[in-house]
This record gives sequence, structure tokens and C-alpha cells, in this order.
Amino acid sequence: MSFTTAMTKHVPFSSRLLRAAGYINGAWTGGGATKTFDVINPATGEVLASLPDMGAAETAAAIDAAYIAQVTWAARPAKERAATLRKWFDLMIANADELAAILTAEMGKPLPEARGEILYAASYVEWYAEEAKRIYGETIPAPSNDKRMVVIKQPVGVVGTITPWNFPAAMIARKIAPALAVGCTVVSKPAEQTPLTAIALAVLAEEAGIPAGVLNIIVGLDGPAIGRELCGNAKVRKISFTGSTEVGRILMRQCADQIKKVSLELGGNAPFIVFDDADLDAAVEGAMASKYRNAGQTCVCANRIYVQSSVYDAFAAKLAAKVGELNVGDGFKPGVTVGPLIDEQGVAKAEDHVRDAVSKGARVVLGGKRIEGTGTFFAPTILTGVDRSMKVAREETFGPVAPLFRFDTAEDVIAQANDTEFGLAAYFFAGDMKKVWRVAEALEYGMVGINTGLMSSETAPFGGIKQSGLGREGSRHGADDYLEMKYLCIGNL
Ligand SMILES: O=CCCC(=O)O
Repeated sequence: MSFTTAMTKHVPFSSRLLRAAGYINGAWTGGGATKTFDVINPATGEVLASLPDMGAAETAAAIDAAYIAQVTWAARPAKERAATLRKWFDLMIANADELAAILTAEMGKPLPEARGEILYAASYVEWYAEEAKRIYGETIPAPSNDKRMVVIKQPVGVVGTITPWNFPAAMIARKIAPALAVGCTVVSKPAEQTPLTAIALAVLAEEAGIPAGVLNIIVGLDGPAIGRELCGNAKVRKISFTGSTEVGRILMRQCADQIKKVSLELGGNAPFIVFDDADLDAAVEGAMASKYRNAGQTCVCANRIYVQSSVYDAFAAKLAAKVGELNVGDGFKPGVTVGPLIDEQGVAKAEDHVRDAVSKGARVVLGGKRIEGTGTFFAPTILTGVDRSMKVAREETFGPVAPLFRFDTAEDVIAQANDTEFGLAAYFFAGDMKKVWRVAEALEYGMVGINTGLMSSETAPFGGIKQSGLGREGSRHGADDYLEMKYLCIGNL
């Protein structure tokens, strides 16, 4: 269990933020793991680290520790928990460059984008450090004079979190921060592709004074076994998962036996609609941000771009000019704006979607194929002449492929946009205010970006409807997912 001696030239193996171990009850350990697994840099294929392949037994030990720690953590005054989280936030900011380098090394996104993600992750910690002090209950006017009625809020208890590789810092932070803020403790399983960022965040959490057992990290390849333990262990009262709808469904089923609370941030198939009265340059800028951020590997990425017929060609030309300026490469190289896809599977899916569209009549305006050589790079792609028979209309590509659909009326595009089992994010660009309200209300999505391609923020409720999930992360609502309401009825007064 080790780091390769030259982890990368940007992140020395001796980084004080790295440990070749999981974190259980305040100890850096592999538990009883007898095997290791490798963490790979997707830009170079280089092995960055070998970590203990922890499983169900280590998860159970972490749950025991979290269960014991929860009582004393919840008993601390909110102000004290808030101060500890604030210290964690300060350390994340102070170490943002090193955290970003670790993130780029294991996930691939360009260094400035990785730094942006670290600041975004830290913003959740700051927000919930503040919210910790504002978990208010309520009083209810009783229907008779001899009673008083009150609602208090209490932490749900031990929380299991399972997070994806595409935002290795932000996804974990926006679960752990509200959980810890309200008095829960956490057993966290980061994606096996990107555990190093989670480890580095936990090193800083320890340094900030988060007590032993309050935050635990399990690293390992056997996601199903770790997930089963988290869902099946009665000491865990809630699961918070970000990832595919397919896995979310399995976890929800596993939680059903114990009626365990679940928060699920699942797949999307975001429509991005450009009406003919939109500012086309702003729409292109929005599409660039929404589609090509993180090389298209974002659950809120525009997946289907609908453009009204009269501006279709103009929009396609402007978008192609901008996409042509993107610079694909190793995220550590200055000037690179698009990194690699996470792995070969990611490349295969993008290839499959392009092949399927072309076989049914689409035209490749730009890109359309992998960039040969080392690493898993896919050229930023634009497809025109796409229609609803193609995979790009139904499935999330999770890559830098922009299919441009043509539409004529608002009614038609709203029907097409809503014709999916997903309901996470939607975007549209329009000028007329009457249309803005009508379309915003008609789109069946948890989040709608209007004249913007970027809407994520720690201050806003992030989450989906339909098969895109349950619950919200961020904002004052994000804390509610980690709280139980208790009604107290005081009688005989
Ligand atoms: O991919 C999921 C989350 C992305 C975001 O928070 O903007």
C-alpha cells in the first residue's frame, strides 16, 4: 500500500494531504484488507497510488465508530460544531492549490477547473458551518388552553454517503457538511477512481479538530459489498448517494427493509433550449459552460440541445467557432480547457452515441472521435441533423458531445424536453418574459437555468424529480435531509 515514488511531478507522493489508507475512528488504516487497488491518472495511465481494498468488515467497523461518536458530537453546542466546520473550510481554502493538484491527477479535469471545484466544495462547508446555528424548530398554537405544542429538530444519526468520481471534492463536501453541521456522523465511500481527494479532505478534517469517529472514509473496489453493509446495517439511519439511477434504485431497494431514509442525486438528460428571441451569443456561452464543463461529465450537463429552426444554422455556426477553440489535453498543461474522460468505458459510450447518431443520419460538424495516443481523450463534438430516434435523445452521454435538435414551436419543444424519465436540470434561453415564465413552469425538472448555463451554488437547492432523485443538497433545505422532526405535546397545563 503506497504512493508511487513520483506520484506526478505536480503532486509529490510525500504530500502531507495523502495517506495510503482509509480512515476509521480517527486512525489511518487499511483494516483487515489483504489486497490493494490502483488509482490511475486518466491523462497518462500512470498509477498514482495503491490503496487498501477495504470492504464490508471495515465498513461495519466504521459504522460502529460513527454510532458511538454520534452521541457526543450531537451533544456539542451547535456553535462549537459550526466553529469546527469553519476551521475545516479555512484549511480547504489554505490548501486549495494542493487539493486541486490531487484532484486533477486522479480525475483529469484541468487544474483551474479543479481549483474551482475545491472552492465550490469549500463553499458548502462554509455555508453549513453557518447553518449549523440556525436549525430552528417551531411552536404551534394549541387547539386547547391546557396544551402547548412544539416541534424540535434532531439529527437522523449515522449517515452513509456514496459519491462519484466526476466531482471528487464537491459531492462529498455537500453531503458531509450538512450532516456534520446538524449533529450526524458519517461513513463515506468515495468512488474507487478518485479516493485521494476524499482522503486529503479527511486529513484536513482531522486537522480542523473533527473528532475520531465523526467522519470515516472507506476506500475499496467492492462498491456493492460496501453499499450493502451501509444499507443493511441498522446503525445507519440514512444513505445519501450521488451516481447513476441504476445504482440509486438498487440502494433504495436495499434501504427499504429498514425504511431507511435516502437522498438520491441520480442521472439526468438535460434539455438546453434556444428560442429564436434569445441572445444567441449568450446562448452559445451558456452551452459551452453547460455542455463542455468537466468534459461533459456532469449530471447537469446539457445533453440535448434544442434550437428553434430560424436560428438553428446561426447557432450551430457560432457554437462550432467556440468549440473549435477548446484545447484538449493533460489537465496540468497550461491552457488546457478539456481534460480526458475518466476511463475507457467513458470513451466507449461517447463513441457509441456518435456512431449510433451518424448511422441514423446525423452529421458530425466537429470532433466525433477519440484522440489517439495515451490517455482517454475524446474530441469536443457537435452533431447536427439529430432526431429523437437516436441514443443521444434518450441516454445521458456523459462526454463532450453536443447533439443539436431542431424545433418549431414552444409546445413541441416542451413536450420533447419532458419526454424522459429523468428530471434533474433543464436550461433555456429566451427574451420574452411571458414565455420565460410559461416555459420555466412547464419544464418537469428540479432545476431550470434561464439565460444561463451554470446554476450550481451552495446557496440553492440542488436536486431532481422523477427518476433523477429524492431530496435536495445545498441551501437551507439541504440540512433538512439530515434532520428528523419531533413533535412535543405538553399537556395538563
Ligand atoms: O455532477 C453533479 C453535480 C454538478 C454540480 O454541482 O454542478
